[in-house]
Amino acid sequence: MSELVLRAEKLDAADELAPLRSRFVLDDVVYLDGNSLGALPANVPGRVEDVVRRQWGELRIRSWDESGWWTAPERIGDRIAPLVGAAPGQIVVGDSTSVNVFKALVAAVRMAGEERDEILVDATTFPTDGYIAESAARLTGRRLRALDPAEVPSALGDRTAAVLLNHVDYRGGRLHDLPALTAAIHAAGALAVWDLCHSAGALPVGLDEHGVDLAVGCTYKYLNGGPGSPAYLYVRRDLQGRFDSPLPGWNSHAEPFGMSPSYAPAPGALRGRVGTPDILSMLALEAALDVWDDVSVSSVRAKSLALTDFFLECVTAYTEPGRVVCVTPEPHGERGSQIALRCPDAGEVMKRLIARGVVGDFRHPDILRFGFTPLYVSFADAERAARVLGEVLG
Ligand SMILES: Cc1ncc(COP(=O)(O)O)c(C=O)c1O
Ligand SMILES: Nc1ccccc1C(=O)C[C@H](N)C(=O)O
Repeated sequence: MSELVLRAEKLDAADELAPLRSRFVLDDVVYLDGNSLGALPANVPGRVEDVVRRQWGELRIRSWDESGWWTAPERIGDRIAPLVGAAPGQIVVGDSTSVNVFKALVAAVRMAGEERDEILVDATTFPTDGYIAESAARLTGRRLRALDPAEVPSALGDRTAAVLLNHVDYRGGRLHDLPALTAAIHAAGALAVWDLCHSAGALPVGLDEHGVDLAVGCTYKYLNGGPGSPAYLYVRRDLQGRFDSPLPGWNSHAEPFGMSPSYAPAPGALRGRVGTPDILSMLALEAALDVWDDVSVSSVRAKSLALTDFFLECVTAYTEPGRVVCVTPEPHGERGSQIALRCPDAGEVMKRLIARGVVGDFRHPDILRFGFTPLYVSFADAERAARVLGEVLG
């Protein structure tokens, strides 16, 4: 047996998170795509069955109160809060990430004031954020400037209204310096809006600690909420009174059932709600979050770094030098929970990997992406993935 296989065995035996794998429905596929769609937590089907058959089927309309449907967005927001370093009362769950980017960015620009006429956006962003930022800029009459996050500090000025950044880059897996960039944005008098899609549930975020203004994220990746599970919006407590939603639906009204023709915003994070929540997806997410009850994000982060370090070591051992190039930064402080390898025939290579039971994904034009969800990925998985990659490339 190779030295790396033995090392993987030892690392798995010493891994205190290893038992968590049994909380998920998995097979013998090496699943390294939890940064796109997290695996199914084993308790979710039973909960969804109960929500459909009993809460909907039997209680029907009574469930809005009796099953806690109406308050689910803020209740589940409070379950996500500790995972992203937020005190309760600042997160609501609902809508897609794209919609929440829109709410957050327009609200940030409105808070920044008339004289600030520029929005900065991460040029390397997952495309939806860029598209929405462009529309938000047009609607609010601001100029949009797309730049690399590293260029943000020097681009900030007294015209900057808001900056929309990704905590971890979806393609290369670079972790951006949220504390330093937020501080720089604040020093310029602007607001920081962070997209946490690729960091929440994988590493500590520290929203409150670092004074982030607004944040959004999805729940179907490292939070394992399921396909299309609703996203969330964080509004820092002391900004909530000034949060002027561009989508002030009736669910964000101070008195939704007053059915008043005039709008009055609800207090607190509830202002981030829009319309009727998608209860089935939302309650599947709530069940999925049970997985985290006794798990700390710092232990998840420690395992994530150990897994990605070990995977890189195995890739180096099993592949011809230069056949793939790692584009994810080596320093731990700059790495999310995925490894991106560049190779010219990445699309074909990923197809062959999937056929051999190693599931990652391909990102245009030449990136092999491997996501490591520490709750259910083992060191043996990392070794096998690298070994099969070496064979497929061979
Ligand atoms: C950084 C980032 N933002 C946004 C999204 C998508 O947003 P939505 O939930 O609207 O599909 C993704 C991936 O789907 C993403 O990786
Ligand atoms: N929501 C999806 C639906 C279908 C297929 C992929 C996604 C993703 O989430 C892609 C992911 N955001 C990415 O970083 O590539």
